[in-house]
Amino acid sequence: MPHSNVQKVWPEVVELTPEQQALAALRAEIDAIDDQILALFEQRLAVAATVGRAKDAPTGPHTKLRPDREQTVLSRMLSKCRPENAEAVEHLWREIVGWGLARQGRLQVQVWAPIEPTRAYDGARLRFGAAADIKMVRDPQKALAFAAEGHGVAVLAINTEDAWWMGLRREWSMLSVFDGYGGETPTSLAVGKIDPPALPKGRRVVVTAGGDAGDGGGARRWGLNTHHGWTIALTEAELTPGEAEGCVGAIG
Ligand SMILES: C=C(O[C@@H]1C=C(C(=O)O)C=C[C@H]1O)C(=O)O
Repeated sequence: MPHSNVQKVWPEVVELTPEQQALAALRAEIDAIDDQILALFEQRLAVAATVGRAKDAPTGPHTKLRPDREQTVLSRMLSKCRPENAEAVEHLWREIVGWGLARQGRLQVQVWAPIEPTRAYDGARLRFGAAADIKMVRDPQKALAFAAEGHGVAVLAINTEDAWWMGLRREWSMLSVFDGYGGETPTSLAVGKIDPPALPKGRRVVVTAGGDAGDGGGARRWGLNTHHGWTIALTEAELTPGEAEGCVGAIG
């Protein structure tokens, strides 16, 4: 009987070794899990898009980004996961939330960090995920103007000579600090047109005249930078962002 080429190359019965069978079964299990993750992820994206429509119109006063809600989503997942998975869960949920936000409009991020640009850029990428459109820029004032017009957010270095942060008390009072990057003592801050009640829970950011004297009452305080007698600091004092004098935001 004549044999076709196909039959010669692929014998009819392929004997799998027990190891190959076990591997194939595990991969089938992963495929089934992936199908479930995909269905749930797409369902979540659709809900996020609907949430976006329930917020301000695109021309509304604040960006769609809600740091307080993102903090709640993340800490809920971190409190439920196994400790050994915490790092993976945190990064994955930053991505998930980043794509949820992108369904309401892609987030534009302008990063200005002349001293440690890659550190600030990496901080922004980890925070906002692959969904964000992140650009390095040369002028912090232009990045602040961009954020103030509601086009996106700015990530600006504070370990520099440029005391852009003084403007948060004056011309940029519509902007709030909502995150910090670079470690326990941040070297760059994220700033945006964030609804003050939607700022994260945690340390407040204050810009005050007259050095780094502290708030009294024993609240812990970390000075970040000082310029011509003005200081930007983090404090554990219970100040209300947008209401307390000098409180220009909060970071988690
Ligand atoms: C879905 C929302 O919008 C954005 C996306 C979020 C998410 O995907 O979980 C959370 C907060 C917002 O930045 C929301 O505000 O609930």
